[in-house]
Amino acid sequence: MSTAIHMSGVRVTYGNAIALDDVHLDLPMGAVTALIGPNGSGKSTLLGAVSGLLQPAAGTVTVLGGPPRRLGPRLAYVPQQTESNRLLPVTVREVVTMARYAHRRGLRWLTRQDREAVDRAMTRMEVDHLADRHLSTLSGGQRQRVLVAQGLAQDAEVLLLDEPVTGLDLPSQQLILQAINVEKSAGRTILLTTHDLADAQRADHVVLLAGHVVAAGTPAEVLVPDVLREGYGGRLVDLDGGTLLEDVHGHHGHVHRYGDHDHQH
Ligand SMILES: Nc1ncnc2c1ncn2[C@@H]1O[C@H](COP(=O)(O)OP(=O)(O)OP(=O)(O)O)[C@@H](O)[C@H]1O
Repeated sequence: MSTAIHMSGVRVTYGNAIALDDVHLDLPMGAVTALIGPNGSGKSTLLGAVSGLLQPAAGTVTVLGGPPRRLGPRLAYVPQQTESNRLLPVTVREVVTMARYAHRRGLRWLTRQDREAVDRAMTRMEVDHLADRHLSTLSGGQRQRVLVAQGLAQDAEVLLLDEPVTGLDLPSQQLILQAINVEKSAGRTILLTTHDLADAQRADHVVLLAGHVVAAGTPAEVLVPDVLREGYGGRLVDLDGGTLLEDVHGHHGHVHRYGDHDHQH
């Protein structure tokens, strides 16, 4: 499988603090990679480095063979919800439409194709009826669907999603997981962060971070007690009782993957 995202010797710092160090990764093209790890382990920081928003203090990052900054419309980044994007004084349609300006390259007016991409993304995330509402008036789950719609509207080859399903109700989670399936089927590369090991289990590839890469591989290689214990330290309990991994593997031992047609059943 060819590599979509390559990192070698990557260190990212905030002032004197090292958030990520010595990261070597090759993430597969056309696949879903889940980034897991405890709070503060560097998941969002890694997405920042891949998106080009954060400049590594050392090492190199290449996305689709080039530096992330030059990618523009080939890379979409859906950040974690924050106070600042909650308070943006813009409507839902405006937020999703912003995605298309990445395609405009200086042209002022949106084309019919742009407007269609915006409409399509809003329909997929079921936020059409909210089009004229201000972002600040939405619930957290509605806002999250809008941010994902903005990412989808870019029609990018690489989609970065920071905790896309955290705090969402089940139908909203399913909507987003389904969209991830569709993007994967279309050959897109998806890199997402999650705290839910069941979501990680559905991915093709899992990376466990703890300020550095603890493990990277298939879910079967990474989502095992010894490796998880190493990543989460002594704070992870109950593994020996098996309840955590029972949840991950499902009660019948059947593993669902992103892209499985029956994954919702
Ligand atoms: N803007 C910032 N300035 C200073 N330190 C930061 C900044 N952003 C993150 N950090 C620090 O970098 C480290 C990694 O943070 P990061 O947000 O990447 O972790 P995370 O794995 O995404 O965490 P979470 O699961 O809580 O979202 C943490 O120690 C954090 O405190």
